[in-house]
Amino acid sequence: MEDWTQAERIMVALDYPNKQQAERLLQQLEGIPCYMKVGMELFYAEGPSFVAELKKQGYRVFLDLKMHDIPNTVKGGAASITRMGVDMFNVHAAGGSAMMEAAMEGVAQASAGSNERPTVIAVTQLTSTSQHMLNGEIGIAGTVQDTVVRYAKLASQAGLQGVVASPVEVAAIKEACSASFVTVTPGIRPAGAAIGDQSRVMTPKEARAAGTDYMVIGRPITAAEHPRQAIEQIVKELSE
Ligand SMILES: O=c1ccn([C@@H]2O[C@H](COP(=O)(O)O)[C@@H](O)[C@H]2O)c(=O)[nH]1
Repeated sequence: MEDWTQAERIMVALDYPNKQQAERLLQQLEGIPCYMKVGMELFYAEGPSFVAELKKQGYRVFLDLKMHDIPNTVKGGAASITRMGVDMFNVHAAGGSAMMEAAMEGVAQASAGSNERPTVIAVTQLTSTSQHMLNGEIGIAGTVQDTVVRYAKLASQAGLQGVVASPVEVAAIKEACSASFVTVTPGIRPAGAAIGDQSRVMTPKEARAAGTDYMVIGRPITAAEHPRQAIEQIVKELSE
């Protein structure tokens, strides 16, 4: 495999209980220019030092902790995350405008005097949420797409640079916010892959055609017998 350009839009979800398992995957994916996503499982086990290790190895890092708390607490959390030197992190749009604005204040405070600032994005509706769950169980009326677009607009107005959503909603988000508003999309499943707990899914090719900026891919790579071959296959399809 020679041309890894398309790997730059892939964020590999390092959902592991410890750094030894994550490091094993990093060895297998050596030289591939993908983003690495660190979520709750790995971060709560290994903390900032593992993030520092990824940065030292030259990876772009998305810290996926989905903050959702009162504005003052999120401001402090955002400042601490900014000091870690990650490239991207997220908060829940459901926390509202004041909370998202507080996150941006935390970033500004912690990065004062520096040119480097993380991209801050908001989670809209989790990609595991179906239309039935949203209306019947959670009790929010309307379509999933309506609520996703509403949250995206709120995030954009609060000064955030993008959102996490399903690739299914990307076109509507770009239309409502702007073409440059960043879309980070989990719910990516290559043809024939197990869907698992995801609800709103697309294949990598479909997601690219829909205009997604970054595809978050976990188990289709990490649970594959040969992770390097799995990502290689995805990149090949995206390069066609
Ligand atoms: O709405 C969301 C927000 C975050 N995620 C995260 O993305 C990955 C997806 O992993 P897969 O194994 O490819 O399903 C995982 O880390 C989630 O925490 C999401 O799926 N949906």
